Amino acid sequence: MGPCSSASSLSSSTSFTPSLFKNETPRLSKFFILPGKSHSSLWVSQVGSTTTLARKHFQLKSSNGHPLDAVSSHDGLVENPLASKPQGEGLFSFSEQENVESSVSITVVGASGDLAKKKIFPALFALYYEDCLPKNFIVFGYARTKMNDEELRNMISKTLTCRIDRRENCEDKMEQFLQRCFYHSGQYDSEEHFAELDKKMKMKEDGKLAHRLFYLSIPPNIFVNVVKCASLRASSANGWTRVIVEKPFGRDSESSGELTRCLKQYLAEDQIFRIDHYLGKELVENLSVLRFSNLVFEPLWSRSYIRNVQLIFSEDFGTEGRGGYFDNYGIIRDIMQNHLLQILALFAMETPVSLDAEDIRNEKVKVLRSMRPLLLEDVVVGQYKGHSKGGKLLPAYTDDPTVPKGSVTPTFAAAALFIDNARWDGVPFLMKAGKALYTRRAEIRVQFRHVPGNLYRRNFGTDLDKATNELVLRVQPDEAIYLKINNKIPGLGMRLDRSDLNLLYRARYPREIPDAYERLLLDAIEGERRLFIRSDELDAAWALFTPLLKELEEKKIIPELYPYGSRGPVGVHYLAAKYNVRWGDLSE
Ligand SMILES: NC(=O)C1=CN([C@@H]2O[C@H](COP(=O)(O)OP(=O)(O)OC[C@H]3O[C@@H](n4cnc5c(N)ncnc54)[C@H](OP(=O)(O)O)[C@@H]3O)[C@@H](O)[C@H]2O)C=CC1
Ligand SMILES: O=C1O[C@H](COP(=O)(O)O)[C@@H](O)[C@H](O)[C@H]1O
Repeated sequence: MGPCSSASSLSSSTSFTPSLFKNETPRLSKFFILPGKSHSSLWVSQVGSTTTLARKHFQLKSSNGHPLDAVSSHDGLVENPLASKPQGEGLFSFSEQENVESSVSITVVGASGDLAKKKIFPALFALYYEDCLPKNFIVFGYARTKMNDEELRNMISKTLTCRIDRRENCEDKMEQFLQRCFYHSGQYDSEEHFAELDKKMKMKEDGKLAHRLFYLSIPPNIFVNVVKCASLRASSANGWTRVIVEKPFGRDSESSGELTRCLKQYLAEDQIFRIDHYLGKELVENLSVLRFSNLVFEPLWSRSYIRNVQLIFSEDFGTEGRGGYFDNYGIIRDIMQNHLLQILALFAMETPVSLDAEDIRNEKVKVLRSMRPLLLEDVVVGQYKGHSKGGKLLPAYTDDPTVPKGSVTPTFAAAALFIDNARWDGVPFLMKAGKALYTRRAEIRVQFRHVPGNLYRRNFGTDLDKATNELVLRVQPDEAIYLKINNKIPGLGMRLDRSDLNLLYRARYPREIPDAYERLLLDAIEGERRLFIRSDELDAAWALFTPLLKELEEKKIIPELYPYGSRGPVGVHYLAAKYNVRWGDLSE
């Protein structure tokens, strides 16, 4: 496994202890699983120089040997035997046997759409450009739009860019990549059309051990149709079949549970990769490294030293034509219930047993299940209104032609959340997320408590809040981690100053940071599940937000209007003040 893979720097993604190899630390060994009946399979393995053919009943185990559902209530779903074909669910990354060559096909369903063009195809090309894709990869686009291979390639080529730090001829690499891209037009609910796709895939797979990844880049309401057709008529016959499912996963607890139940008619949990691309962001990945690999942080990471935590998402543009999706979901479902809550879970969780996916996800579930459901009194919602700025008229949310007139869907929300456990009891976690604000930014801000009996309190005047330490992880733009400290100004006097201990990524690492989608696509291909959402995590996340979302809709809460390009509704400051918090981003 090359430098591209996260798994190469982590212990094996999920330890797998068939009795045959009880002590065998599963390296990324050369073997593959032949499909068999549920939970038992013929598999051929080559460990070292010995090739062993064994029929084993095996069960996924986390690295500490406990069953995977150690902390999460088992969803009790009866999985369809068809769905539970062993899928090499990250047990090992597949790599070629000496005598068996494999291929990986990545099918982008909804290939004509915004996310496919903006993120997925560019990420696949970037992985290819960095030599991170398997040798025999094939990309298929699938959507209703009529296109041929050339038209797909032409569409894709418009959004591809090359890493600036590589010397290779970008055009050649781009052409090589595009020649691996093919298109099939079909309906999302047509088994026949997926059977046609399967035929095309088989031709390109050319008899190899064929692994298949389907990326559902389509509106959530057609996920199940596609999963049914793909699972029944375009699953791999001899390798793994995995499905990446985009957010939002449902609209509330009920619809999310229903979606999972429907998907599990055709797929096993280990075939479902629920993507939240914020988990692939560099600074979000670094959060755990910062906390768990540095002695200085872990002792401070609790209510004893931390006054509040702020999770901030801000965009300086509006919905811009995505109202058809956005108006049905709103900012809380679009950003808070997933991206910001995932960051909160990673920030607040206990130390996992290991870096194995299930150990990490177990800890995230535990902290999410320790949280209090959100109350309406601890939430502010807003919606951007038209505003003229610098002679330019900025539109209101409802000016967007794809937004229903009179919509009360929030484009901004702020909330105070609490974790009722020993580590965080009483610490306010303040989230705010908004579109059409004054800046584009995503960051985590940790405000520490005051210094008891501060010797230098006279130097700071009356507002000692300004003297407290603040740790900021700037997820984007311009990735950085900085710690605000107090220091003496050089000279003969004793004047104090505020300075930043600053790790600025572009200065420290002058190379382009991979896009989140690159990391996550690579992990899905390798079966590394650490950065994907498990069904019980999803259940816990919706349990937190569903009561609030229902109350907002039942009471038809009118969002407070805020000017496009402003700092959001005034109510956001009152919410912070209620918990004696000042938003850190406002002073920068
Ligand atoms: N765009 C983004 O920035 C992000 C998107 N997502 C998620 O990714 C998924 C795809 O998003 P995005 O690409 O923006 O979506 P689009 O609205 O662009 O839809 C993708 C494709 O799906 C087909 N489609 C659209 N609406 C319908 C419909 N009502 N019925 C059947 N087919 C339809 C169209 O293809 P055709 O007509 O050719 O079949 C379209 O090109 C969604 O689940 C979204 O929530 C997640 C994060 C960010
Ligand atoms: O999931 C989503 O994320 C994007 C923002 O992603 P980013 O990586 O550009 O920060 C957001 O614009 C979109 O509304 C939402 O669906």
